[in-house]
Amino acid sequence: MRTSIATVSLSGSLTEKLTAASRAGFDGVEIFENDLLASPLTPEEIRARCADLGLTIDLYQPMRDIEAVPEAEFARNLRRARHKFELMRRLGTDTVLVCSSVSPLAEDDDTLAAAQLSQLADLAQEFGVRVAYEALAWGRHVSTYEHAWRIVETADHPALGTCLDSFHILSRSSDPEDLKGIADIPGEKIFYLQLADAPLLAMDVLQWSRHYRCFPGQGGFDVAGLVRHVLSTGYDGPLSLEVFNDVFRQAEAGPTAIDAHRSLLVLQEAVGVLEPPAPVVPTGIAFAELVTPDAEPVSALLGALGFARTARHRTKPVDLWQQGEARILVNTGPALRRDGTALAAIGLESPDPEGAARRAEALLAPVLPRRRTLEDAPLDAVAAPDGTELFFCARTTPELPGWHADFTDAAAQLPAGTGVQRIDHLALTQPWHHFDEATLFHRSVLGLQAQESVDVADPYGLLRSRAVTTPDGSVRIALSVGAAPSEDGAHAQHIALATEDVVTAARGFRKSGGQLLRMPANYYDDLAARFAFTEDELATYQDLGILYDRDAGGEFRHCYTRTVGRVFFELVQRDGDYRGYGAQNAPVRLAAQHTAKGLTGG
Ligand SMILES: O=C(O)c1ccc(O)c(O)c1
Ligand SMILES: [Mg+2]
Repeated sequence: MRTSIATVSLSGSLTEKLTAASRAGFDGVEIFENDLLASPLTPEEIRARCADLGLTIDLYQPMRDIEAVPEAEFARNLRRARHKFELMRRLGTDTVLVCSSVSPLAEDDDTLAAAQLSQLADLAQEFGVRVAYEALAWGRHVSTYEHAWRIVETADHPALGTCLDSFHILSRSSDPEDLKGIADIPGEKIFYLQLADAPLLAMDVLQWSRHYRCFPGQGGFDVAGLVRHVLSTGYDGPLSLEVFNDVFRQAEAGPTAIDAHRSLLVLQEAVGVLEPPAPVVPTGIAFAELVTPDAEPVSALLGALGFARTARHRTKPVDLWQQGEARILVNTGPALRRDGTALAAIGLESPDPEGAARRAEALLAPVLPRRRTLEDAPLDAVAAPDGTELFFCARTTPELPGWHADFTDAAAQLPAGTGVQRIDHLALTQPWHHFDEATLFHRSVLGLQAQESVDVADPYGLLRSRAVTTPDGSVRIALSVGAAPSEDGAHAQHIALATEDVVTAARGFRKSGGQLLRMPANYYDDLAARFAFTEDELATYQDLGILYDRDAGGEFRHCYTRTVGRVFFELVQRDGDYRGYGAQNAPVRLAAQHTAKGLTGG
């Protein structure tokens, strides 16, 4: 289907918005009046620019407070409309959006509304323009799509139809029963379809709409369900994104437009009108790769954690450290040195690496040059929105040439270690404006499932955190973001290592010279109040800095190493079917990390 985006959804000047929309692959745009008013380009120049960029202007918007008003007021409205219809002729666009009136002058009179909209449509017709009437969820008298449609039906004018906007519809009701009326509207009377998602917030609907809309698949609405109803009417206009969002207004237009277009590709897949390569769900974490300017502190940390350096890459300054099924690559390649030690890449075990890369590419993920030398196994890789490189690796079975064919000595004897079995999860801090994008990316491109978003208090901010996982937990990635843009781009990332016995692992780590993050006594006092631990257990946990959490499924014990560069490690013991990440304890851990930073000056 044709795709379109409202200029209000992107940051920058009108020209920047149009360029970003075109580059991301949109077919058209809705021009928001303010963007035109603020542009130095004439309407003819805007028209030409759009044509050069391969964009149609699908909608001009909005006209406000038109209908069901006293005669004198309506005469003024028609005068204003004539002016705008002339403008639209110059722009070369034929559909105008009229949103339901919020004016105190408007009367609760459907007959009057229909009659005046019909007069407006008469005038529009003279200019070859169609009027699409949309119910704002906060409209004074018309606030539902059914009501707007009844008025359009009453007016019965060929140049008057309705505009459906998923936000206005789904913010009022998520009951599928309430959407059934859509199927009764003849498709040719739906002049336009605007799409936006939103997080499920309990707040004033106007504020919700103007500040928190997001792209389909990034919020809590069933946008695909609504689109299915609309398509069942025979609607064949564009799928058009109209997103008012404080973050997107500020973020760079180019990446936002790509994120936006990805959301429409995924939506079209969900409703069955597009068939990109199928998702290939990863089956495990093959490796995590750290880049560092100085291998020494990282090697010391990994050694104390019980990892052994088992191999070296044939052609690159990359070491493989291993314990159980946990594999960590340490890369000191000068080309990769950035801001100190960082988690730069993740190897995802995939049943079909090429298929995974094909899907990623179809969903607009930047495909990275394959890392390959003469004797290397080629690896398909894409970049996540935060820049993390994601490698799709064949499962390390004998039949498939695995990623570690690139390494020598892969069969070296492993030492006993501290009981680390595998990587439990990876935690990546996202740039402040990439959180919604990151969730959609990991869900749609990697086929992971997003869990609930949780807020975590940090002494110097509030973090939002959301995990994306496979159903069996073989891949867990925790994405988090600060509430506001941060000067400090070097946010912490961490690698959580799974063990069946965190006390033994922590003791082994410390015995080998590792330093565990200390937690305050008040925390253990609170644990004693909440749970029936013995004094010995509590003393052990306090000594090792072990934190505790429990949910309906099971228990969680975890502790932390000091941070090297941007990276620290966590040792975790999951018992039963515990599904979380100890979010309950995160404020205490974050405060302890701030304290530790102060103490060590780093
Ligand atoms: O918030 C608004 O005023 C507004 C304007 C035009 C729209 O299409 C819309 O959905 C909302
Ligand atoms: Mg709208």
